[in-house]
Amino acid sequence: MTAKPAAAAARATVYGYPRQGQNRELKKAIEGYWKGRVDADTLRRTAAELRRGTWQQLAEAGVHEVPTGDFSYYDHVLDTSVMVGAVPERHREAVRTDALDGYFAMARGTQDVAPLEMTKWFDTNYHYLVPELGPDAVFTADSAKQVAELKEALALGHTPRPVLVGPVTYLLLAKAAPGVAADFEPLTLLDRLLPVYAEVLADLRAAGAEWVQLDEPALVQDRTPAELNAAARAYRELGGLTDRSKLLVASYFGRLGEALPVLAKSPVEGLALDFTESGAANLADLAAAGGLPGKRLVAGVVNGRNIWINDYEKSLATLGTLLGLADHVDVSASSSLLHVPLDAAAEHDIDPQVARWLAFARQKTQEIVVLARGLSAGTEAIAAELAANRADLASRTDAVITRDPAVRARTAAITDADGRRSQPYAERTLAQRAHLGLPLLPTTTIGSFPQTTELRTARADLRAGRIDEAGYEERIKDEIREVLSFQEKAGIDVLVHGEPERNDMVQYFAEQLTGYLATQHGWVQSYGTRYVRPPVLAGDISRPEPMTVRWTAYAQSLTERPVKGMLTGPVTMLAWSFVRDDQPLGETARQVALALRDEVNDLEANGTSVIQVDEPALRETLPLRADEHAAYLEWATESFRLATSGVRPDTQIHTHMCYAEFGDIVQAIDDLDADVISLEAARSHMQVARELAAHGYPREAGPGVYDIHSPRIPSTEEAAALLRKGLEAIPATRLWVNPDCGLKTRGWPETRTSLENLVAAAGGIRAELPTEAA
Ligand SMILES: CN1c2c(nc(N)[nH]c2=O)NC[C@@H]1CNc1ccc(C(=O)N[C@@H](CCC(=O)N[C@@H](CCC(=O)N[C@@H](CCC(=O)O)C(=O)O)C(=O)O)C(=O)O)cc1
Ligand SMILES: N[C@@H](CCS)C(=O)O
Ligand SMILES: [Zn+2]
Repeated sequence: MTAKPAAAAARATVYGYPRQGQNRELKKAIEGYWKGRVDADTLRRTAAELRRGTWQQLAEAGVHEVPTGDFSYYDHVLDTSVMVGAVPERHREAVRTDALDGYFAMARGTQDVAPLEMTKWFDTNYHYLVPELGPDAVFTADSAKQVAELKEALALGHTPRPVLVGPVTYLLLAKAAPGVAADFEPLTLLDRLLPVYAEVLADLRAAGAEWVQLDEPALVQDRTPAELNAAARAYRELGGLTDRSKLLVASYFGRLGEALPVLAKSPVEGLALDFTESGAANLADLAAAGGLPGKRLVAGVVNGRNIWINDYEKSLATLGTLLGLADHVDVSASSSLLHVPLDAAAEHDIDPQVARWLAFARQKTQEIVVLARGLSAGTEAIAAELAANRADLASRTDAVITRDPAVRARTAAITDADGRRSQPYAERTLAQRAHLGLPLLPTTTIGSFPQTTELRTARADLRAGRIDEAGYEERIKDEIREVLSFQEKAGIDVLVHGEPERNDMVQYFAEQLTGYLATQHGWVQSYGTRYVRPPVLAGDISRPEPMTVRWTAYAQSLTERPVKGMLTGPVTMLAWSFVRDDQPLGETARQVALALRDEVNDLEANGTSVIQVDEPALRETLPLRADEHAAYLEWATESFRLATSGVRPDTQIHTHMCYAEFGDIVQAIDDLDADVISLEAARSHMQVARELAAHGYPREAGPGVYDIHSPRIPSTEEAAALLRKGLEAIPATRLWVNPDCGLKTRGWPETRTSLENLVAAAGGIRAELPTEAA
């Protein structure tokens, strides 16, 4: 394989970079500001210093054009709302009084004013703040942040490329503002929004931007002809402006499909496309569309969302083909590097054999630079890097960790029967009723109780050697006793141990499974100042010993009431980790499912009659394109059943989901064959209960009656009103009473009162029910 030198040198670039700093300095500064410990000037200086460090790192690595404007104090979609003046009425006063505090009020709410809604950024684990728009929306341009960051980078001697959320994606991500008819389509505001983008583009040009990037990831989803027309109109209009920089329209997270010819024909100067596995079809589609004559193509060949080293030969082959399809080809990651941790070199505890397969943002940047050099100067110019890359890749294929014969033999022997309970739901529900003896409208919680500072300190003390394992265990047991005692006093029917021993629900299990690696510093922004350290599914997965049994059994030993075992399901274990890219996802899911199956069976053997297997990520992992849904849902539901079908008919399997709308996957939820499901529902006033009913969902369900994302305490009447709504959709014999999700982010005072009110509401409604309902 050789790549011919490109006509003009290919350049290396990135669309965005992790914002937090090596030691999460940004989190600390912002949270310090919220607590009044850091003043606004210090926060601004910290942020500027982080940006300076990022650009310097990129430039030193050999990146030609650095992104600006991708930095954010909270979220880049919120920044876009500020840029176009889409500040909800309820936040305007706060923004007028103090722009920074008003910005944070939109993000987090205040005592009196609700924040913007937050939801998943496409199929990533990053969350953005949903723009609220209505038919009366008036947009006004505020380019201050974008211009300031551009000037900052110019003053430091860089070649900056401002990055903006594109107008079509911005409107497609928006929702009807409160009080506006839910079927209002924000995209109808496009003609009003484009002049504001035109103003921002003029300001950026005046400030010295040669190129501006407009991100349109929404165009890699299935789009209607009207939406595609809107995209065509948007880029005809923006492209037709004279007072602007050159425009690079960036797509990522998949193939552009029908949107590719639309953008290719538009009068913009450049397109950025995903050429990793998720966007592989872009290559043939681009050729079919006649390429991009006269345009710049930025080729996303380095995966921006996983942490594996690139396959240089494969990327160079793609890049070589692309040379014939565009006027100029540059090299980049397939998406912003926001979704990967900063620096693999900071990980000192990872087996060196595995470490050589890892590339975080810093290493990916180096890969992009090497590939650009290879494309420009020919493969001889990167011969040493190619040889090292080949050796690293080969060491992975042959490694013991990636091929555990026992695990492989076990997955190969899976039969259909392993994924089926021994009795159908209708029969086993009777056995469970007899076995558990629960009242109508049984009350429960979702698993976690407040993760107090004391608990986090205990974990930090253990890590630092200030306490030993035994001392840590004692602290966890103290907490379990407190959680159990509270639940008994409050009158909850199915208890939990409270998950005090878990730092993060996925990381906790990953740390105990062979084949999974945890990182020390691999933080990735989840939302605002909240970060996760996604573990790495590096090899074949097995469970050396039980993971939760001792805590659940300890909790059960303290009470006569059933204590619910608590596990994270296979789909979520994959969704919130970095997955293997050397085998199908379904295969990895089956391995994780078998490890969980052993845990489920061990819990049952140790006296646990109710076991919850959480799958909050089931909906978010749904592929962005509808034609890929069926294949995903098949392995996803199969792996859940594999994990949960090894138990007796009278053992009750629960599942739990949150953070998404589930109306379009009710069939898949049914296919899980769980006995009980708890779902987030309080904010949407039980919408999901109606959706389950509309589908004829036959099982028990607990639509949440307590919104745990807010410190607000629901009154007994409020919880009762939600329950009554629930009862309109789900009969009393199948309705459970629970919060929306776990309580780990809540404080104890509000948790106590809220749960007492929830139990009182259930009791009140139970008393109102006709006796035959029982
Ligand atoms: C439900 N959600 C989850 C998602 N993904 C997951 N993997 N897990 C989830 O629960 N995706 C969707 C949502 C996202 N929601 C959240 C909610 C809250 C957080 C959050 O609070 N993150 C914390 C970090 C949590 C954690 O791991 N804590 C550790 C402590 C780690 C730490 O900060 N150590 C410090 C030292 C601390 C000390 O000395 O006290 C250090 O190493 O420097 C623990 O509990 O032990 C955050 O701080 O951002 C994230 C996603
Ligand atoms: N059992 C977990 C589910 C979170 S989605 C908890 O309660 O925190
Ligand atoms: Zn949840």
